[in-house]
Amino acid sequence: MTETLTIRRPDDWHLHLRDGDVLRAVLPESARDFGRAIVMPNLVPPVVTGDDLRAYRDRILQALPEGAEFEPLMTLYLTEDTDPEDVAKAHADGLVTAVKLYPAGATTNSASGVRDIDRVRPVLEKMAEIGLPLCVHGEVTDSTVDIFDRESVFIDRVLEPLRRDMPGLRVIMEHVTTREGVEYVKAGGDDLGATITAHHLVLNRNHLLVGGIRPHYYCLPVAKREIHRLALRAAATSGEGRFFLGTDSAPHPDHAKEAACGCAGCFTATNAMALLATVFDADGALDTLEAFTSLNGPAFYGLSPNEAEMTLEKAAPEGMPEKIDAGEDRITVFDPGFPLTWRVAR
Ligand SMILES: NC(=O)N[C@@H](CC(=O)O)C(=O)O
Ligand SMILES: [Zn+2]
Ligand SMILES: [Zn+2]
Repeated sequence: MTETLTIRRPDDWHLHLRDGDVLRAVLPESARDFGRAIVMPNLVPPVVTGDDLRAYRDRILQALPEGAEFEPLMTLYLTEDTDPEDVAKAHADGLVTAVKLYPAGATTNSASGVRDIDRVRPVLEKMAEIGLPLCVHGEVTDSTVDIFDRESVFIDRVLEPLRRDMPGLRVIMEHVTTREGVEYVKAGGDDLGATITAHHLVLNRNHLLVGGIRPHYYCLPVAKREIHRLALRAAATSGEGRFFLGTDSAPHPDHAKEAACGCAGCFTATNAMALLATVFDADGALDTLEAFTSLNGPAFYGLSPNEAEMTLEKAAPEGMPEKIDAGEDRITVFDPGFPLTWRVAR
């Protein structure tokens, strides 16, 4: 008999859905397995006002396949011009679930992000007051800091001072990639959480660079040394409430990835749950998969877990596409480089 595992329907606490043809192509991939997702606002131009947010949410809802059980949880892109009152109004209207901090220049479409954290202080104070969490892309952009150190330097230079100054602010360290990040989150209070991607549980920097450069393994924050990957695996499989799944599934067309200057992002929406079940099983941790994918995230955000359930079965996935079509473009589905041993029962 096939071994199975039934868990509450998972959520994705960090997702890029983009817009237009790409939105229509990738949304069904997430809506199939996830009940809710925190939708990142780094469109071109970014989602900066309550009006932008409402319009983007409407476009997502329109692109949803018939009968899909999926709720987009929207985020505002924090800029130095963000108006605290506009944020408070979007919150009062039930439109916004979190605000996203991109240090200017840190990652894809982050040019409008924050250069001087002091300039967004009034917004952060308002968020602390109304209980609206801050999602953080935690990397410094200082060109003198090595790219592999940018997360740990961010913790010391930006995150720790920020949290000390804003005691009531709930913060999520998005896509944590280092042992230092994991330790920082563990040592924090209940107002600190972290998302972990599926791909950072299986990639270290050798996978990215040895034997030829693998553009589909390039994402930000970049995959680090093996000790960091192991720290992430231990955190994800620990069941600890501070760590939860944010796939950071980030579609880019193949021509933009397989290029002399390739874009950062791994597209994992299609197989994230099969990959996670495979990984948790390999670590003898299937009993904590539900906490990581379906319970810890809602608890941190003050929401209930999904009522619906998902059943996984220990068998090779069938019909998993290598690529999906988006208009004229093709998007490569993340290939971990080893066979998946679990799949979502359909
Ligand atoms: N993770 C990535 O490598 N890319 C993301 C941006 C981000 O989450 O930093 C994207 O929007 O493409
Ligand atoms: Zn990011
Ligand atoms: Zn992201």
